[in-house]
Amino acid sequence: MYYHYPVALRLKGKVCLVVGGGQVAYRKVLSLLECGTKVKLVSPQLIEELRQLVEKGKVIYFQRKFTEKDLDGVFLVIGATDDRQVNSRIGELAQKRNLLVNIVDQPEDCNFIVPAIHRTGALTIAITTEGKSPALAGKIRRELAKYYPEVYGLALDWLGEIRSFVQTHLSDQRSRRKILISLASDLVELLKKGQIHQALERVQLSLADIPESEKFIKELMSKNKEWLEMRDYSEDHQNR
Ligand SMILES: C[C@@]1(CC(=O)O)C2=NC(=C\c3[nH]c(c(CCC(=O)O)c3CC(=O)O)Cc3[nH]c(c(CC(=O)O)c3CCC(=O)O)/C=C3\N/C(=C\2)[C@@H](CCC(=O)O)[C@]3(C)CC(=O)O)/[C@H]1CCC(=O)O
Ligand SMILES: NC(=O)c1ccc[n+]([C@@H]2O[C@H](COP(=O)([O-])OP(=O)(O)OC[C@H]3O[C@@H](n4cnc5c(N)ncnc54)[C@H](O)[C@@H]3O)[C@@H](O)[C@H]2O)c1
Repeated sequence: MYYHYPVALRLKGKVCLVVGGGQVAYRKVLSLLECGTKVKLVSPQLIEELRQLVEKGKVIYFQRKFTEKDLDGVFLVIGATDDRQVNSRIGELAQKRNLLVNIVDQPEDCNFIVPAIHRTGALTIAITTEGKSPALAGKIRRELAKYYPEVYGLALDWLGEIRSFVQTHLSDQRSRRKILISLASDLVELLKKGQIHQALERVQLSLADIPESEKFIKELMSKNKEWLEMRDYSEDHQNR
């Protein structure tokens, strides 16, 4: 068996076509908008949720059936109609043009499948079962959501900033690596326990040898004012 090749696509500004106007198309449109795409939607009918997105100008809508010309200038295609033949035709035409194409529930017509996704802040965990059991992919997603709560998003915001800072101010690659690897683990553990002040002290300590770190910590504090002002956050969190 050959595996699917997992990637994380950068879709910002790309034109993506969604064909179909039901619940499934709506779910796909929302996930594409989250990635900053320009969504082109083709369907004779739309559910209310999609109609609202059109009214708000979030998607470009063509009220008609799919035609081959809809594929012009498109980077990625999702076929989500309730007509298997139409879906297969979209898959075939898109693959002829070497476009990325997913046809909902029809893996034979796709060149990529959509994994189950748990996302919090910058953390994205994608689960695929190679199409063997989407239901199990969904169950694993729900389980992982418990192990990777919101605080991972906050930890990643900090880690991202710390990483840019040390990349700019610390020329020795080995020291950078040491700091970043130990902080990745320690910060998450402290933040999970709600110990935000201790987490900040931990950052301070690990960057203490870098002269510019004082200013950096101040900036980090002002960006996280709301969290830091939640005096009871730690106790609240521990009592849960
Ligand atoms: C992950 C998720 C993402 C999403 O859709 O956004 C997704 N399916 C989800 C749910 C789900 N889909 C189905 C059920 C009913 C139970 C069951 O059949 O197991 C459930 C469970 C439910 O509804 O809770 C029915 C189904 N799905 C496919 C077929 C056709 C076939 O297998 O041949 C049939 C049978 C249709 C029929 O019987 O007629 C095919 C595909 N579905 C995939 C993705 C791709 C493989 C992903 C992987 O690697 O596993 C793939 C290959 C192509 C694609 O669609 O990309 C989303 C989880 C959302 C979440 O909970 O996070
Ligand atoms: N509803 C679900 O939760 C769910 C879950 C998994 C899979 N599915 C499957 O996904 C597909 C879509 O589901 P849905 O609930 O969104 O369906 P739906 O019936 O609500 O919507 C289908 C949409 O496709 C449009 N359409 C039909 N022919 C078209 C064409 N030639 N060109 C463009 N648009 C066309 C219709 O106007 C309609 O808006 C179905 O095959 C369904 O079996 C649905």
